[in-house]
Amino acid sequence: MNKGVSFLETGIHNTSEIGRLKKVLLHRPGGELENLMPEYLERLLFDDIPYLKEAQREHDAFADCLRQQGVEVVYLRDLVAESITDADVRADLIRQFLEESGVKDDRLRESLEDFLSALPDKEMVSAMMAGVRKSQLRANSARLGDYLSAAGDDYPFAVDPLPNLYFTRDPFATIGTGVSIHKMHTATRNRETLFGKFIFEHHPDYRNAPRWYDRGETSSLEGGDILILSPQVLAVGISQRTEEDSIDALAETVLSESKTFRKLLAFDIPKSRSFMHLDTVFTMVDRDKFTVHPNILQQITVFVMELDENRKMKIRQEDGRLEDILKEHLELDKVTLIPCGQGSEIDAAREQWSDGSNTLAIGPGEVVVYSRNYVTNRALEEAGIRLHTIPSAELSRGRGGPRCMSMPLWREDP
Ligand SMILES: NC(=O)NCCC[C@H](N)C(=O)O
Repeated sequence: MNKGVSFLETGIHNTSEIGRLKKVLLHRPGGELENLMPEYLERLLFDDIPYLKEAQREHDAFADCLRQQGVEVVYLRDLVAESITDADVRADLIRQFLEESGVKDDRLRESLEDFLSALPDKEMVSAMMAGVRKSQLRANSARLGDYLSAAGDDYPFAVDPLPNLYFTRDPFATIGTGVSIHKMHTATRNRETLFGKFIFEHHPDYRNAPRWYDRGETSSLEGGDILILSPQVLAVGISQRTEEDSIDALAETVLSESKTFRKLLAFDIPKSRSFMHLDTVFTMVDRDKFTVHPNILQQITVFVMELDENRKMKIRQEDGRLEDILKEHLELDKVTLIPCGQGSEIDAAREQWSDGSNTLAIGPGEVVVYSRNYVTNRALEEAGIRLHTIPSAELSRGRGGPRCMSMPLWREDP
């Protein structure tokens, strides 16, 4: 494949987990983290409230670390703002955002429209991401304030925050030269994918990207479950967040329409919060090395999906050890699994909870990891992996690591 041409055509080139990373999408956490309240944490998929200033400092360290390694960093807010190519697109974004935010009352909707419309593009996108407190609208209009007080509803938000946005891995995923835009497992994260829809419909650099999956589908698919093992082989987790039907649909399109992918390995993993996505228990760190949470090794079942000569999907279950299955399908001589927690049951559980198995490869054998997972990090180093360590006290409270916090837009071929 001609890399230069494909990049110019769709803005996306991502054919592996480990090819040299050239361009990546991040979201710097913002006001949405200051709209977390203890009573709504569970619904908003958080276990604690990060200290925003420190979380931003850590996130800036992550972005700087990537830049120092030659990676171009772009931010979600900027891409969404750059997708607002005219007044109609802007009006459409506001309308769909409020509709999907469940704003039904006409007066409230009009007031929110006025509030958002008065802001410049980037500030408007930030306000959508942060959520809107009713107190902000009251400050804008005394009459609306009277109306909100009379309505007798003491829920403090006119629009809920989107605190999980800094996990850019999940709402959409680049695969080859195309993108899958997701239907998320929870309502809390589903509005995030609206930003993806606008980027891939309107952004001058990305609007030509082929679409492998769409947010209008009926079953859920999340990016943390999608791993690109090689230009030919995709792995997708059947998890708490991703349903089998979505994998069937994704396999149909990617295997029949993409230029390189020939096989999809579906990894059935336990359905639980701590193992919410495949990449919370398993990531690729080199051509032939993976880090894995040891507790799930006995509980993974792998299914191989391929199109036969009549373009009909064939699915078969694989038996045997994970390393042997990977060795066969990636056509390698040997595969090494590096256990999270270096063999200790306690260290493995603690570090996996803070995303010890969630590494972001920036090149073969070179990964970004959280500093707090020092036992797993030692195991990676002993296996010959080069580490770039980033601070992690606050970011890890959202239950995602360096891979969850990044969406590659362009990688060199592995
Ligand atoms: N790929 C990932 O595992 N992303 C982490 C997402 C964490 C977020 N709080 C969530 O529950 O969706």
